[in-house]
Amino acid sequence: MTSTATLRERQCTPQQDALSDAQVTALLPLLDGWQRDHQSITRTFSFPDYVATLAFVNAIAPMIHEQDHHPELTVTYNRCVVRYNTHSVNDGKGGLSDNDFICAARIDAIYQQAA
Ligand SMILES: C[C@H](O)[C@H](O)[C@H]1CNC2=NC(N)=NC(=O)C2=N1
Repeated sequence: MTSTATLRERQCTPQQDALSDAQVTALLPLLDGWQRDHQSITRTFSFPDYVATLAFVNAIAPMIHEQDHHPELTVTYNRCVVRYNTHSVNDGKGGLSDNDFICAARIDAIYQQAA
């Protein structure tokens, strides 16, 4: 069984196989504030204002680039909704993979460091 600390130290790798529902259910409690939404996981991060919201986006960008795993980001005045899924699994139809949980845990760590 993996831990939050292990998850955020792992590196994304090419994925073909989606996680099972049981695997997703087991991994989700290791993350802070993330929810499953069909074939994605999402978390809403809140900030005092727009500059702080954009600073968060800039803080997570190098990790996203380094891991080559890119979330959908919805940026509003004082919120950023981060949505992760993996395009390559389920024969290209998309779904959840280890990469989504690795990056979600890494984003949680960056957010905590900045707080
Ligand atoms: C070739 C490259 O690794 C892939 O296209 C990456 C890029 N970023 C990605 N981001 C996300 N969210 N899912 C992917 O499957 C994905 N694949």
